[in-house]
Amino acid sequence: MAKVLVSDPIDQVGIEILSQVAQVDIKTGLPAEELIKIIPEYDALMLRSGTRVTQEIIEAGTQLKIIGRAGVGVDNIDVPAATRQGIIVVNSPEGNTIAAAEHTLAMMLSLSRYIPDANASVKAGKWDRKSYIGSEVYKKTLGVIGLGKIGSHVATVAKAMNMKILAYDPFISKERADRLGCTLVDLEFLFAEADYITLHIPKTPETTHLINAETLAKMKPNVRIINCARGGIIDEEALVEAIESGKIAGAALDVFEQEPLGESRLRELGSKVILTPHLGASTEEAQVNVAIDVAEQIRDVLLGLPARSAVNIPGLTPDVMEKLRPYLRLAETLGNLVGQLAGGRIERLTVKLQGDLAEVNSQPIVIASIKGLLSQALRERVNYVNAAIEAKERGIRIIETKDASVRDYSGSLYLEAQGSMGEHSVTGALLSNGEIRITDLDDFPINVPPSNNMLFTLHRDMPGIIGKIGSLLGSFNVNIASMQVGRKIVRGDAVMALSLDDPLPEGLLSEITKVAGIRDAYTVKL
Ligand SMILES: NC(=O)C1=CN([C@@H]2O[C@H](COP(=O)(O)OP(=O)(O)OC[C@H]3O[C@@H](n4cnc5c(N)ncnc54)[C@H](O)[C@@H]3O)[C@@H](O)[C@H]2O)C=CC1
Ligand SMILES: O=C(O)C(=O)COP(=O)(O)O
Repeated sequence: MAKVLVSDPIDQVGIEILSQVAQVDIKTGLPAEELIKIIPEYDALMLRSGTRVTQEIIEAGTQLKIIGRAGVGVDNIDVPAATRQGIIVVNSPEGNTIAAAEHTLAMMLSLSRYIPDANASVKAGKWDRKSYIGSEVYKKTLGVIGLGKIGSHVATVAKAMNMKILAYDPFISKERADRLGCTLVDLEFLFAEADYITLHIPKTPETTHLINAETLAKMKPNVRIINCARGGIIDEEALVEAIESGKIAGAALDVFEQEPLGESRLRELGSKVILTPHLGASTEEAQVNVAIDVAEQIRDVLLGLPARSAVNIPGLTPDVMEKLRPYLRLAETLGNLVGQLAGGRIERLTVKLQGDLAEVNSQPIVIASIKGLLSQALRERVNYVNAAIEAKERGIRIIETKDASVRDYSGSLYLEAQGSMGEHSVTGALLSNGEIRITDLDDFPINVPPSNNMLFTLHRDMPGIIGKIGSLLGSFNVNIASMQVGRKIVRGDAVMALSLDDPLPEGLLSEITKVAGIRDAYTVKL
């Protein structure tokens, strides 16, 4: 039975889903050394923001097939390392959107009305109505940096409170911003105009310390900043200084450069600062949503099914997978075949999508072709996640072309591989019942189904040669399931494609190449 490690607190509903297919071990708060020690036993890892999944942990996870992040941000996972190792990384892109947006709005209003401090003072026995004169958000300007899922919901609600919304997001269209009632602006304008600034972007090299001493200096003195996105987008030291010196009015932070927050001057800024311990996603509803979303994907992947929100399989959503499944099988088979024909070190793979196939999303088909190509060398280590990277690391040049005018079959796929042992090409198509046919080998027309054990020859088309090959195979007790000859001109060059019921015994291939008229012979296992 598969084993899943759950390394952060996850709602029970997720554990129940995982338990349908796996042994589930819940071990939260493990130090990194412990995690490295036990990770080799596990097929899947499910976590939240509390676990840092480093390259070292990933490399130790030799059985890992999937890492599931029960939430949005995958910045605590070394995704490139997982991708190299062929491990699918999935998240729950929408499960906690509302929770994080509502936390942001709660932070904005709490900051404006000093609710945390006023509450603490009443609980301490005081009745101080003078120290907590707040300000309204009504008719104020909110600058939203990152108008994605959470930023959009924040903007929509803030709009209903009669705030004016400026948004900065270079990847969002003006039409979308218009629909949300937001004005798209550049950062300089947003910094200069906003009374509140809220961050809803991922932490990337571009967004790290986006809020720093220089950008803080461009803001209004009354500005309040809310960060419920990621620690490190704000330079905390610069923020402390800006608040202390009165350059800005305050900040509400849910996320920090170091989590848990250690010793920090942020704790000493009184009612101007609100700090919460990364609670954005901590609602009952969000935790149920993300647990179901991610546990289902882990379960599916362990059952050999596709994941619906993998962050490291480009363009391969389950819908696409379902639609293209027969073509992906075709591409993998042809990739495997041409890889074995070209042999040894492959330098270049050309993938040509022909006929109706020229109209579909080619990326998954190219990836499937590469997966097939590398499957002899890498076996089960190559998959849809790492195929492209593995090809790149091996210096294999991938050329993709399309030709809608080829009409031999409604759609066909042509692969050509240049390897250390030569250049070969194959074409294949699907019959209406979904069966694969190899329709062309090195530009010779044939029509054979792929089979486990195949023999291909390049020979001179002359009487007796087929008989000789047949009797040679017979003398080694190899049964022929089907045989096809393809030629362009009579008595010219030709190819023979044989499907064999048995693998070719050692030594037989060299015997075949000795037959007069045989130029080359290849065995292939599909
Ligand atoms: N505090 C918490 O507990 C939670 C935090 N988050 C964090 O909130 C953030 C936003 O999450 P979602 O809205 O779900 O993500 P999303 O992917 O829907 O939106 C992110 C937006 O940021 C934009 N963006 C990317 N780079 C940018 C840049 N350099 N400048 C401006 N905009 C840029 C993108 O175009 C996108 O529209 C993420 O960092 C996520 O990890 C999410 C859930 C809970
Ligand atoms: O989903 C996210 O990106 C979050 O930051 C939520 O983090 P959490 O799952 O509560 O540790």
